[in-house]
Amino acid sequence: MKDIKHYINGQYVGSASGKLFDNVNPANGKLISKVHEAGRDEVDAAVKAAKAALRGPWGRMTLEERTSILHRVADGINARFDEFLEAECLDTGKPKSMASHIDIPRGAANFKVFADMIKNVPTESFEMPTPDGTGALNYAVRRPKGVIGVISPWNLPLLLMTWKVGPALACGNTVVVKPSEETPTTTALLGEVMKEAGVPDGVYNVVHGFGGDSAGAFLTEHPQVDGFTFTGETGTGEVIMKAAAKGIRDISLELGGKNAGLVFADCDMDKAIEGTMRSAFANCGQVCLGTERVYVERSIFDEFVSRLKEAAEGLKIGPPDDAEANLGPLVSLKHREKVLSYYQKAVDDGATVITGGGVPDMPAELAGGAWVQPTIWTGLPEDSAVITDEIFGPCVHLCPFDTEEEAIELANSLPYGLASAIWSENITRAHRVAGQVEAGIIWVNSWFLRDLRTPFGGSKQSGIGREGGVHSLEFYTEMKNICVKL
Ligand SMILES: NC(=O)c1ccc[n+]([C@@H]2O[C@H](COP(=O)([O-])OP(=O)(O)OC[C@H]3O[C@@H](n4cnc5c(N)ncnc54)[C@H](O)[C@@H]3O)[C@@H](O)[C@H]2O)c1
Ligand SMILES: O=C/C=C/C=C(\O)C(=O)O
Repeated sequence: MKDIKHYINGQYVGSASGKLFDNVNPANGKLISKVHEAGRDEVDAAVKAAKAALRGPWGRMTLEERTSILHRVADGINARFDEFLEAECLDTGKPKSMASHIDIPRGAANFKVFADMIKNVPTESFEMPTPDGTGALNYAVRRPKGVIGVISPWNLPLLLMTWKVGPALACGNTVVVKPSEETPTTTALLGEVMKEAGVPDGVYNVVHGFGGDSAGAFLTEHPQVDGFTFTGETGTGEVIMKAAAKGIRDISLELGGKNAGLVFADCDMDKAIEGTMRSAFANCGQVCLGTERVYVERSIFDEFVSRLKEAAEGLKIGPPDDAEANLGPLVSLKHREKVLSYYQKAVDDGATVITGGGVPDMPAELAGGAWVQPTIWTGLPEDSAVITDEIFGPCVHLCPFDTEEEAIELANSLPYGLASAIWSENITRAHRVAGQVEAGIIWVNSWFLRDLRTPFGGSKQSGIGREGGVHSLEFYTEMKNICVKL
């Protein structure tokens, strides 16, 4: 079992302190690998390497050269698809059926899409009159921001890390990545692919460790980092925002949510059930865009509850290698404790447990895994913590509503504003409701359909900024206007 080291200036290096932490397989609780924990020295070395690389070959490359290399990175991920798939599923426990269709393909796509976008998105120019009559020409150019600190979560490790690294590199920046301590492997493996693709040393750097008083905090405190892009919990986002304020560094924050699903009586019930199943249980409910609270028009409420119960009880719980499995474990026993505490809170607050609510019986070889039952509740008051807090597990509360106004008010009742899913075949109504739901990302009669050109991000306490399409270019570049007197 190979230790996982930092990737700094094109080399895998261990921590000077020799400190290591465990990387555990959440499907069975067994040790996968030991991981080096970065101290301030390793973070400083990574930032210095990234800063130096801006002035090296990377900073002198033409756009064509840089984007060709990023296409080679994408091709490199695809060439080693099975290695990335194995690593991601070992770290997360997620079914290979999901990671092979979502996580790994998006890891490659996130490089290709932004390599192409940076070549094709224009900037603006303006001719202006001047008193002497000769006029002037204004034109804008994009320049890299510099060294970008990338801090990523454990739920979609490769996808969410490359969602930031892809556009950051496409725009000519260099990066220092601090992946989640729960899921270090694919971020580490990407260093080999970067090297093979010809990414110059120091452009892509990885330091491993935890958050507060560890690698994450050392990175956000480092004065030579020019901007931060963070995906994670809202509380962590607040801490990172404070750290970035010292030295006035820009931030992009993609944070937590407690997204509402709205199911109207005029929906296509088959679509609504299929979509709600995915938005509640995909990735074991560990998707920030998922719906942990679903409001259903009263006239179809009982039918919806009964059909969702039947579908949830049809989920196949199992480890990544089980081709039939469509529900894996949670990412860790620690996270399972959090989810099970909400399962208990639901009972304490008077919920009706429609299905689940506990831990499934698993074969002996999996008994050490972070398994939980997919769970559906009804009957909770809207002020229950089960309704107001992000749980980030395979659970959903169903509540009836009577009017469109009531549904919108319920959806907007929390300080979060990340995503929502609206189910109605009346497209006029769907447009009307979508325009009033306070969320950054809204799906109508669908869920998690992703066009990478679109603005992606949360409002209210679910984030700051938008990434995706030109919005990523806005964040990862400094726009410069040049005015030439003619
Ligand atoms: N909005 C989105 O697009 C999006 C996407 C995925 C996940 N999320 C959110 O992420 C959360 C789950 O991921 P998580 O548990 O890894 O989140 P988390 O906030 O606990 O950790 C995220 C990352 O931040 C690091 N970190 C923690 N404290 C830090 C600190 N003080 N300074 C610097 N870095 C620190 C962690 O080590 C990890 O790498 C959920 O709330 C989910 O909603 C949001
Ligand atoms: O868990 C959150 C998922 C985020 C997904 C994306 O950022 C994406 O699809 O680009």
